[in-house]
Amino acid sequence: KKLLKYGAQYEGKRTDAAMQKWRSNRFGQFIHWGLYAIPGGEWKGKTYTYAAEFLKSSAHIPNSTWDSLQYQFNPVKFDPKTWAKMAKKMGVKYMTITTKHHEGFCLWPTQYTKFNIGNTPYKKDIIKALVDAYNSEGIDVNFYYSVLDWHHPDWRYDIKTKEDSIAFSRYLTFAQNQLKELAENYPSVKGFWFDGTWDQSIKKNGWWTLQVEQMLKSIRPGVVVNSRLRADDYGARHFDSNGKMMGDYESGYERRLPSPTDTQVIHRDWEACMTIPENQWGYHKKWDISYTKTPLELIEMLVQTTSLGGNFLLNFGPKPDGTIRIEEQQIAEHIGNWMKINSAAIYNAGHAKGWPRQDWGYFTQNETTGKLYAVVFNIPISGILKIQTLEGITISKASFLEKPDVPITVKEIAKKQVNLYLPQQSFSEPFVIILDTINENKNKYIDAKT
Ligand SMILES: COc1ccc([C@H]2[C@H](O)[C@H](O)[C@H](C)N2C)cc1
Repeated sequence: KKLLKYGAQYEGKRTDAAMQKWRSNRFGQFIHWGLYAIPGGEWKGKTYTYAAEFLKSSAHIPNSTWDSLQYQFNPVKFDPKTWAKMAKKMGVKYMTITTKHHEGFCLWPTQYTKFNIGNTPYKKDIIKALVDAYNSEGIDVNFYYSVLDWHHPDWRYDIKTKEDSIAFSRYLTFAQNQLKELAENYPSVKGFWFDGTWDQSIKKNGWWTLQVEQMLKSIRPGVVVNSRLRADDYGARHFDSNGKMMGDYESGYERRLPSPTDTQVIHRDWEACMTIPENQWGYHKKWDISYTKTPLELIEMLVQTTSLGGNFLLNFGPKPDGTIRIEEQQIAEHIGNWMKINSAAIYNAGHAKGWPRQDWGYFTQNETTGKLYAVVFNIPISGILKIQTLEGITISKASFLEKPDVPITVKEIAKKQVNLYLPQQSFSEPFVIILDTINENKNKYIDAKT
C-alpha cells in the first residue's frame, strides 16, 4: 500500500441526499455544443469521419482560423425551453452540458478569457439559459469542463522546461478560476464532469485535481464530481495507486458498457456516456457516415446500465442554428414513449442483488421498495421465461407493469427454477414484468445425487 496525499479521499458509495438523487436519476442527456457544430465535420469541401468535435485536429486547422469561428456562432433558432421539453419527454432526470470543450470556447460569459459566447453575434449566456430551462422542467444540470484547452496559450501537454511549468501553473490558475466562476454563478449546478485530463501535464499535477474537487465541494456542498478529474501522487487516474476509486463515481465507460456479468461495477457508483453514432459527440453534417444506434438498442443499454447500478448519459449534438437534428428528436421521442410506460424499472432502481444474469433480459430493483422488475428483450420461442431464483426464494406472482390485469402464469418447476408463461401475443417493445417474491424456508425439492 502506498501512502498517498492525492489519492482517494474516501471509500464506498456516498450516502448523502445529493448523491442519492444523482444515483436515482439514472438516465441523463449529454449535450456537446460549441464552435465545432458550425463546420459539422466538414472543412474546405472535405468530409472528415473522425469525431466532429475533433475536426480542428483532424483537418489540421490553425488556432487563428478555428478561433475565428466564434464570429460566426449565432444559433438564431436556439430555444432552451424546446430542448428542455424534449429532454423531459425523453425521460431524462439530468443533463450534462459542455461549458468548454477541448477547443477552449466557453458557452458562458467567463471573465477569464475573451474566447466566449459574449464575443459572438449571439452574445447571450447559453449556460444560464439551459440551466434555467432544464431546472424548470425538474431536470438537474451538470457541467462538463475540459481541462485540456487547445486555445489557451498557457496549456501544455507535458512539463519539460521551467518555462513550461511557469506557463502551466498560470493555466491551472485560469482553469481553477473558471471552475470557481461556474460553481458560484450557477448555484443550482449538481455535478462537474471533467474531461481532457489524460496528458502528462495533468498527471504530474495530481495535487491540483484534488484541490479543484475540494474547492467545488466547499462552494457547492453535495456537488458530484466524476473520477476522470483526478490524478494521484503517481499520476494514476480514475483509480489511485492503491486501486481505490477517486471522485464520486467511475466515469471510464465512454461509448462502452461493462459486460452484464461484470458485477465488479455494482460496488461503486458509475456512469456510462454514449454516442448515438459510432463516435460523434459534436454535430456532424452527415448522420449516417457511421452506424447509428436504434432507439431499442439505446433502451437496452439504459436497462443494462441500470441493472448494474450505473447511470446512462446519452449524447446529443445540437446544430449550429440551435435546433436538435430530426434523427435525434425521433430517437428521443421513441425512448420517451417507452419511459412513459416503464420508467418505474429505471428511476431509483439499480442492481438486483444476487440475482443471476438471465437470457431474456435484465433484473432491476427499486432501491427503496425492493420491488423486483424483469425487463424483457429476448422472448424464447417456447414462450416460457425461465427464471433462476435465489436460494430459498420463489416467485409468487408476476404481472405486466403496463397491463397489471393480464395474468402471467407462474410455475415453480424445480429448486430455484420458475417458469413464467407469457400470453400468446407479439411484443414490439421491451416490456417490464413485476415479480413478487417470497422467502421459502422449507426446501421441498430433492437435490440431484451426483
Ligand atoms: C483521444 O480520444 C478521445 C479524446 C477525447 C474524447 C472526448 C470526446 O470529445 C467527448 O467529449 C468525450 C466525452 N470525451 C472523452 C473522446 C476521445
